[in-house]
Amino acid sequence: MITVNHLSRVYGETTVVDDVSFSVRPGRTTGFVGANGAGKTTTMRMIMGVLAPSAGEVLWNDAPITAQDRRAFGYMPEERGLYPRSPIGEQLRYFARLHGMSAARATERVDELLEHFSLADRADDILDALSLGNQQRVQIAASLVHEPSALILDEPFSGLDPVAVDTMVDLLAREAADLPLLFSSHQLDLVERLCDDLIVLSAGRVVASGSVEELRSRGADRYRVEFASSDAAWLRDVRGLDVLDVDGTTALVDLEGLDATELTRLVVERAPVVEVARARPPLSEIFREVTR
Ligand SMILES: Nc1ncnc2c1ncn2[C@@H]1O[C@H](COP(=O)(O)OP(=O)(O)OP(=O)(O)O)[C@@H](O)[C@H]1O
Repeated sequence: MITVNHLSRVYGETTVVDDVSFSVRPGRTTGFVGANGAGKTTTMRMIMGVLAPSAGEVLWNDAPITAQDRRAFGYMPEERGLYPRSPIGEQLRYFARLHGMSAARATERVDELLEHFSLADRADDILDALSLGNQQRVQIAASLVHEPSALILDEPFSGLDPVAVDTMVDLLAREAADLPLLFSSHQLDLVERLCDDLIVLSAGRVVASGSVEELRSRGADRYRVEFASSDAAWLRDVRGLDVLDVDGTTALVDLEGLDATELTRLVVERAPVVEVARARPPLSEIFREVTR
């Protein structure tokens, strides 16, 4: 488990990471979201030891993290790290060897990864000859080549089309299912789909964190009511409800006094009902609320 404890980073007069604490647990895909400049990259760099914190510490399995611990991590930095004009198979073998793998094991591991990433026939191509999506796959492969103990990926999905994203997600699920995995992203729909846990950063501070489910259920007590045929607008006159939206036979309501059982009884008595269902707000809405 990676634990970040009261981490801060100051540049001159500006605190760009401000007393940030969170954990990334094994087997939990943890999304790190926040607007441009929120401090995600700076935090990830401090986790990786590329940048020294102004205050706070990083722990690995509850002990202060060492250089050796960090070497075992897989890291995909924002600036990426591969050589554009060198063949990808050779580069990946080189990284594996740098991590202390034997030549035979490095070859075996690289062949295996290229196969999984559908790049086996491109091993001798230079990075620049590949499409952006394939280059990104090679970057991820590089972070996985030494069978890492944890993964820190800075915007691994940026610039990818939805199909490429899906492939990448499958690959990570296969290769990194048991690892602590922290990845930053601006794509909230993707984060919602992919993550178990979430950390929301705003202006250098953690403004929300927890499991995606917890964060979504933290929203207001909201329900969707759908009638078989009658117009749902009459709900506006019911006390104890705040009607947020009406679309023909469907209404979205916040409970303000009534409980869910009372709501159900009340609507069923009045008109044929198709459904009364809890409506969890999408992550994008929660994000807007906590970062505003
Ligand atoms: N070397 C530096 N000197 C001064 N300020 C810096 C330095 N590096 C980063 N910053 C500032 O720190 C803040 C946080 O930047 P950071 O790159 O960590 O944000 P981010 O959340 O990763 O943003 P993005 O999503 O745009 O990558 C920004 O305001 C940035 O300008």
